[in-house]
Amino acid sequence: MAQSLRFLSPPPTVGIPSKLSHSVPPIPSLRRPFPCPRLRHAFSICAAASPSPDLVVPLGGTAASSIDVDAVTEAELKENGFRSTRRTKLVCTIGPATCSPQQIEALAVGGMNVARINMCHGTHEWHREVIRQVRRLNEEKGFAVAVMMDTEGSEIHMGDLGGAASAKAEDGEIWTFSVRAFNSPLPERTIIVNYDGFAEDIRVGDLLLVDGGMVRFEVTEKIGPDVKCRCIDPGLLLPRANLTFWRNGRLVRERNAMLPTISSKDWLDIDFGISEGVDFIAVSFVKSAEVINHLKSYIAARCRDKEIAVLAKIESVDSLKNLEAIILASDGAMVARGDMGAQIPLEEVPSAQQKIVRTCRQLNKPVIVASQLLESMIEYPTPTRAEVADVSEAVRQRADALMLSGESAMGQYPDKALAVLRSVSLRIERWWREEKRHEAMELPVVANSFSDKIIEEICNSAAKMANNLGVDAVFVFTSTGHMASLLSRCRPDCPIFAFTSSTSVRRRLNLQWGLIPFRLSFSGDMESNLNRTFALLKARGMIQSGDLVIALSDQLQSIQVMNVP
Ligand SMILES: Nc1ncnc2c1ncn2[C@@H]1O[C@H](COP(=O)(O)OP(=O)(O)OP(=O)(O)O)[C@@H](O)[C@H]1O
Ligand SMILES: CC(=O)C(=O)O
Ligand SMILES: [K+]
Ligand SMILES: [Mg+2]
Repeated sequence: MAQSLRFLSPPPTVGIPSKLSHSVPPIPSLRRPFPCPRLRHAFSICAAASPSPDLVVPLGGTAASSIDVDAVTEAELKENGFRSTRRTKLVCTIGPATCSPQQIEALAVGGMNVARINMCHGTHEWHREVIRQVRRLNEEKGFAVAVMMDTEGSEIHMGDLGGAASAKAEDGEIWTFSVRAFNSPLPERTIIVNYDGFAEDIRVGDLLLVDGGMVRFEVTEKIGPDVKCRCIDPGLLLPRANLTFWRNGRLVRERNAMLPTISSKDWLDIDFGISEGVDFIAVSFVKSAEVINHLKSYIAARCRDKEIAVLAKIESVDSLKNLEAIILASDGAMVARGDMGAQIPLEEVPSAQQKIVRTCRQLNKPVIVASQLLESMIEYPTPTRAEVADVSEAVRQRADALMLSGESAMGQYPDKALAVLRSVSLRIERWWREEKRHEAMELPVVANSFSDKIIEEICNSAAKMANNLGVDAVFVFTSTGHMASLLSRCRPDCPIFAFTSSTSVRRRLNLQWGLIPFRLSFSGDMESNLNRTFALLKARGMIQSGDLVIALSDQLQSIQVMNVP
């Protein structure tokens, strides 16, 4: 049977799609067994993977092309068979190192599912150009990369270093932190602080931590708007780095704790994001569920035709206190470990991560693990062993997505860093399959109505059946994407093909674990939907006769098990 042949055919030699492996840096434990000939072969397939005309869906195309799937996924499916497609999604922050069309395309080919822009940096013109490049690539080359806008928030941070990319603070040096408006160039060893109350709130003897302790200063003197500090832990200062101050071993939260989560500048950025049609808005330093509800109703009133998902960044003490309520109100969350590590003791960050990932999964919200996953790759082409272990742990927790920050925004090896995330994800996921590690997590009911409860039960049962029967894929026909996300929550052993008629739902589903979103128009007649889908996918070499599939529909509330004819 074709189906059993697929099971028996050897898995890809290592857990990375070989067509992309030419750019994978050498992680010893993952190094493929026969580098040279395979790599050359791999490279030629990569050329096909960078979208060739047959992968690009022509407008008003033929029947065989009237289904849209991301070109990179399609190439992976064809090459490896769909059981080994990557389940963990990848988010890349776009910055000076990755903002050209070629660089963005390289990330898309490398498996970027979501492009993040951080409103802490850059102008609207810069961000607009990035968003449009991503959209253009999607249209012209068949990618489905979503765009996430990350707000600045009103925490205390440094200014932009007068244009310098970074500055080195050495042990014992005296630096001035000031709320004054300087004309550039800035005086030597001077840092502008964005929060007007800074010089009044801070005291002599306080510790001033840059980026949660990457660099530390002790306050030695206050002179009006200027605060003189001695560097006690040297390091690199980056533009707009976060600042916190500590007194007697505790984080000091003075009047800045009263600053709004969404500042007036953030609202302007949000309006910009809405007008540019971003797919996600990630809200920094969320303190409570109210702010999420507020933003969601603002978005709903402004864009009735399209939806923008709101993600809560969990990075403050308050967000950890109100975790469940915040996650319930949001469409997803981010474990923003960078600032979180500046607000709670570092040794508490891993357990907070685990708790957030679990809570999101239980409440059926996608979750991203972010910050410093591969920090050393900002400068070096290979990760540390500890970084690989950290990435593996996030994958093992079955987080929906992993994120690159500085590694892709301003690092020297953005493509290599992305390749490491990809290869480590694939390796762990293959290990699950080999060891038959089904994930059995207690999943509470999230439905609010009886009809939602039926959908939820169908998804739970389908995922269990998929594991027990060893099916090749679950197909879900969903208009809103909700049924697809409920299936993803179960983390079944096989990929989930999610068919939706909306391009924006399809892009948003791209953040969720194990989902391969397709755009396809379909009817209420499952029989004809399935026949058409099978024909379309077979014509593109993405499935074969005999493949065992479970098919679900949210319209019909149905579940079917069948072999592809
Ligand atoms: N659009 C941009 N323009 C210039 N530099 C950028 C841009 N985006 C990111 N960077 C650089 O990359 C570094 C890391 O980026 P990132 O935006 O992910 O910071 P972060 O501290 O993780 O996020 P956040 O500010 O939300 O806490 C920044 O410190 C900055 O130097
Ligand atoms: C991503 C982010 O905002 C942080 O880690 O702080
Ligand atoms: K931000
Ligand atoms: Mg942050």
